[in-house]
Amino acid sequence: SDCLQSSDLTRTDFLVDTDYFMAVAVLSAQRSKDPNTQVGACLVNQDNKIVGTGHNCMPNDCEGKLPWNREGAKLDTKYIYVCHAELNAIVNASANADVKGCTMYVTLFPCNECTKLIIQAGLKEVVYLCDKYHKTPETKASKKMLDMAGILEYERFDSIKSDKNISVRCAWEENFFYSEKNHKLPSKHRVHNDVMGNSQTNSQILPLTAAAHLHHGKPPPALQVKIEQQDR
Ligand SMILES: Nc1ccn([C@H]2C[C@H](O)[C@@H](COP(=O)(O)O)O2)c(=O)n1
Repeated sequence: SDCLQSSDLTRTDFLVDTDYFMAVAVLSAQRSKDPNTQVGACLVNQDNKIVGTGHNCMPNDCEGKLPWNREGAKLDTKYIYVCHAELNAIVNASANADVKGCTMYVTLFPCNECTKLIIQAGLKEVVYLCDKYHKTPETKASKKMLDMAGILEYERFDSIKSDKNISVRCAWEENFFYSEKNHKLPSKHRVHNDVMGNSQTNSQILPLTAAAHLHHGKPPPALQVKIEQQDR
């Protein structure tokens, strides 16, 4: 009966693994100096251990010497210099762990270059928060390669557990992270289905929102959540 009593005390509103790992990715993005889009990534192995994190930044020793512009001549923009969050998570991880079979939690859908890294490094899953560039050729190329890299299922949280498969689980549609410039608060609450498929109101996914806005000191926005299910 002691055992029964202690189990009654088990906390129920703990942070589930998926939210924790994505919260680590969201917080890693806080280290980004990109004025427009801060991206964070968290690499988790098959034992559910974090083996690497990363954020978008300029290459080592180049910080402060390269532009963060989005417009202008290619050499004057950030795009040809910046190291993506996923690249940093994989590089930081491979220093001390084999990343084969890992899951990449990333706040922004991987671009085509990161997808090549993800596939070649043998990752098996990608969980992303936002897909704001889904109309770009880079993201379309990503989805094409992720699909070819096994049987890619864009399924809401239902990942296909297999060595060959890379399943992309859509977590959030809206860019969870708002840069000051284009800060926008989603208009309304939406019901959010958690990993187990239970519907939660946005207030129940507050920990992740709160973690993301922790350092902003702002009240977490009512997260507009749209879980997208795409056919292959
Ligand atoms: N999967 C991705 C895609 C992009 N990034 C980085 C690269 C840039 O620093 C930023 C995107 O800039 P924007 O065009 O939104 O001004 O995000 C990344 O790390 N991972």
